[in-house]
Amino acid sequence: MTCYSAIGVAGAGAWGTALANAAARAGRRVVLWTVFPDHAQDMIRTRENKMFLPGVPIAPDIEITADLAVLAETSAILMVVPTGALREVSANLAARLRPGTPLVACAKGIERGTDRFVTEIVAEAAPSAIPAILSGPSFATDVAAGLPTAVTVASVDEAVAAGLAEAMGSASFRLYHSTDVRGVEIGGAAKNVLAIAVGIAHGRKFGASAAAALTTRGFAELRRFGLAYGARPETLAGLSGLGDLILTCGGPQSRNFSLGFRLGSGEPLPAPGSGPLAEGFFTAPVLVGMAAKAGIEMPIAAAVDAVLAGRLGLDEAITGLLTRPQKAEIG
Ligand SMILES: NC(=O)C1=CN([C@@H]2O[C@H](COP(=O)(O)OP(=O)(O)OC[C@H]3O[C@@H](n4cnc5c(N)ncnc54)[C@H](OP(=O)(O)O)[C@@H]3O)[C@@H](O)[C@H]2O)C=CC1
Ligand SMILES: O=C(CO)COP(=O)(O)O
Repeated sequence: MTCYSAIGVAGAGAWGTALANAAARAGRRVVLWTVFPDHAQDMIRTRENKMFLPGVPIAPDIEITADLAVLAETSAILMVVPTGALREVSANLAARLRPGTPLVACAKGIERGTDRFVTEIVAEAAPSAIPAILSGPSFATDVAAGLPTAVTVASVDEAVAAGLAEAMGSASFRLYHSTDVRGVEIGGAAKNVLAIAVGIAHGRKFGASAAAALTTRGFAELRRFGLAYGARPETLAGLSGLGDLILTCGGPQSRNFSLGFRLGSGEPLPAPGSGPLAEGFFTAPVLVGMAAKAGIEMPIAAAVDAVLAGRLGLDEAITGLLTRPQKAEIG
């Protein structure tokens, strides 16, 4: 018997809709919330999220609403809006929440301007809630289709993390639980930036060897950043770190990889916020800024940031990476 019998999902994008279906498959009562009443009405009418997850039926029992009060009545809420909207949505929800309701950040980023990790945003915006994080290698389309997937859910309170894993888990959606909140959220945020680099390499037709080298050295950067900000090494080598890095660097199903691929193929930089959401675009400058503050080197992430900001051309960035002084392979 789960302690979280009703799961709320804030944000009816691709990932929110997939997670709502996963929770329904696990046998939970589910409320799926979008801020736009028209979007809610369309999903109620068609039982499909044509805008973000076309072709996937929304499970029949999922209640779709644009009313925050209905969402707030659930026993645990997955926060599935982009990092840039997480503070606003958490704050709007805060006054309506029962104290002690877990708010599970599912976004993969770091807040620009504040350097806050996603559970820190939730904790500041909704102080009466219990912040938690769900992250790992999981494309929305895979989870929505019921393909086997494993992710990590973390909270400082192990019983909360284990309870959430029990409530959301099913034969096709396996959740490991953890108390290393920081490690889980850093993996998800950093891997998006590194996947842009690997996408660029593929777009440039650099071949599979270059992609493997970039992914591996990218993991060294993710690990360095994580350790500097308090993550546990085993978490960084787990599903939400190495696991999600491998997935996201693996091909065009990833929006971050695809953004890099288009750049590497010679397409111009997209306008910020246009096209499919690629969180790495927004995370790159804050990740690199925080690395500098902690005194750690992240040359691949820094090159991605410089290219996205238009400070470096692709060829200059690539030459800069390839001509770095030789060094011992230590972390
Ligand atoms: N897609 C994936 O495979 C995965 C995504 N993630 C992460 O999940 C997060 C969300 O991604 P995803 O669902 O794919 O993104 P989408 O672009 O598909 O959807 C974003 C959703 O957020 C909502 N939203 C945006 N801004 C606001 C706002 N200010 N207030 C309220 N709602 C808002 C949108 O609302 P509306 O519907 O009303 O337009 C939309 O439902 C990202 O951090 C991503 O990295 C994590 C794992 C997998
Ligand atoms: O986080 C994801 C897979 O775990 C989704 O990656 P993209 O946002 O790059 O599509």
